[in-house]
Amino acid sequence: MTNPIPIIGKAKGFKKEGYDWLSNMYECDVELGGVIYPSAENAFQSLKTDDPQIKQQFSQMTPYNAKQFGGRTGGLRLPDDWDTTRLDHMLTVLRAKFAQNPELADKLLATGGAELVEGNFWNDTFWGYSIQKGEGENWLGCLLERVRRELRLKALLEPITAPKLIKSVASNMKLMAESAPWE
Ligand SMILES: Nc1nc(O)c(N)c(N[C@@H]2O[C@H](COP(=O)(O)O)[C@@H](O)[C@H]2O)n1
Repeated sequence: MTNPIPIIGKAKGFKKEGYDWLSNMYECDVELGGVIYPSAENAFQSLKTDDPQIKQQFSQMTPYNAKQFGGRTGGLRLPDDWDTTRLDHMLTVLRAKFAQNPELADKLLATGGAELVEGNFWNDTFWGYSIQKGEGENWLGCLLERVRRELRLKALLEPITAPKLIKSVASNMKLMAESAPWE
């Protein structure tokens, strides 16, 4: 019997498996505290500072440059409580990304109950799953799944319209076909 729960990203990473939009490096506007960032990565890295000028700088960089500038070698002093607050910050950023980009929210919902794993080749065992090491806490994947649950709940509580109903039945049928245990 095949695994009834599909896994996205664990084998080759989000990008190579056709889910680049799940990566924080994916380019889409994310507004946070009145500043528009070109990706979730820029928004996340900007939370490492309270300085409005540096936040502006973060909004003008590429996602990879933002990651570097906010990283240990970028020269930015991390907030003292960063290690205990970074998961909450990431959740804030992911909520903003999917709330502000409805087409991405639809795609996230269409992943149904799939496990989302940020498989990576850069040995990140905190945010993702290191493919080389064969281990990882995968916090990014866990938070993406959490945002998906929140979106699903929100959709359940909204008044239903015929096009929405058709879309949700179609995406459930797609998921069932992908995970068919009788194959
Ligand atoms: N797509 C991608 N490419 C890389 O080279 C990466 N290192 C990451 N990881 C992302 O980095 C963010 C967290 O970085 P810090 O904890 O601030 O160092 C997070 O968005 C990871 O997904 N991604």
